[in-house]
Amino acid sequence: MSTRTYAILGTGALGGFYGAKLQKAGLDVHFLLRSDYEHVRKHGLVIESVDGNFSLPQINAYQDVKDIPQCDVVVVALKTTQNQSLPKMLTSVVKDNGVVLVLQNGLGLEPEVAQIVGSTRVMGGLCFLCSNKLQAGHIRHVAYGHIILGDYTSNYYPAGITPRMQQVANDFKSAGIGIELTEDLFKARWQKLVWNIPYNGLSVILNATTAELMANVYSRKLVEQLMHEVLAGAKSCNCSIVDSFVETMLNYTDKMKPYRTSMKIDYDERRPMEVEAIFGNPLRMAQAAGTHLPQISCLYHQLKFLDAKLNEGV
Ligand SMILES: NC(=O)c1ccc[n+]([C@@H]2O[C@H](COP(=O)([O-])OP(=O)(O)OC[C@H]3O[C@@H](n4cnc5c(N)ncnc54)[C@H](OP(=O)(O)O)[C@@H]3O)[C@@H](O)[C@H]2O)c1
Ligand SMILES: CC(C)(CO)[C@@H](O)C(=O)[O-]
Repeated sequence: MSTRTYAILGTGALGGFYGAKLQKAGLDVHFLLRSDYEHVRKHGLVIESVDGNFSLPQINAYQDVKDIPQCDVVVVALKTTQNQSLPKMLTSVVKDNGVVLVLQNGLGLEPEVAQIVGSTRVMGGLCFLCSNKLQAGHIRHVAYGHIILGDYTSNYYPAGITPRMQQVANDFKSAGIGIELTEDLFKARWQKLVWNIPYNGLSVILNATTAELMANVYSRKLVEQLMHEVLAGAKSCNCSIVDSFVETMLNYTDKMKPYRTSMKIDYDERRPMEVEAIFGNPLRMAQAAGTHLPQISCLYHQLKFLDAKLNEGV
């Protein structure tokens, strides 16, 4: 049994799900909560999952990160819109020889964390997960769940497969979570954006599920064009993704059950959307490399408009 200790910063749809699986497998897990703290401290977590339901009546729940003991692996599972809290959170919770594992969607998140804890203490993971928090402490996992895990070095230079990646992967595997290791986290993040940029963005702008976007010839075309533009953005940053990856992502989505993306759920629930991490950062990286991505830029500006209206409470 692994003796590594885990802190989960953000016990929501993703952090609650993976953290609960790790605890169920016998690992020592510490959960940071905000609005759900009182409920979860008293009643624990309930996980409804396509892989089997379970509950954890008691978990190590914390309201203040300073009360969490220093951990070997600190999982960042907040929405990226809350990342301004990370400088305060991370410094006290990660052991000197520990690592921060960023499981959020988007690009350019590890460099931000590296600014706080140093570039030798950061890893990233791309989560292929469909999970929602239904209410305090109650999470519904509806599909998938595997993670592509990569180590981070300054400027996303490919890190290879490191021993600590294998250790974390073994813990996750022991909890029944599928793990693939990548030598190139930067590429894995761009590849995930091939899905997140078109579907997250268009689901909000066109008020549609993934199935609706795929069924209509015009929106399907837009999805495909946006996917190719993500490939162009990646290429401008010296990251080569084969053209056939677009077809792979289209087929992947054709096979999915109709899905309301996380950005659409945030918009419908009037919560801030992860526009900067998923759109702004890749656009700025491509721009810095001299490449303009007009369709992604158009989506970005539309989403910023809607996000600002949410902020104003309109
Ligand atoms: N859900 C998925 O299936 C999925 C799949 C792939 C990737 N992702 C990515 O994973 C990340 C997390 O998404 P999610 O769906 O898990 O979001 P979520 O359900 O909103 O969970 C985030 C949790 O963080 C908590 N939180 C926020 N600020 C906090 C603070 N200062 N202190 C303590 N807790 C705090 C929130 O608590 P409150 O209730 O108080 O707001 C919430 O419970 C995002 O980047 C998302 O894109 C999610
Ligand atoms: C792409 C996805 C719907 C399933 O892999 C999920 O990972 C997400 O919302 O990013």
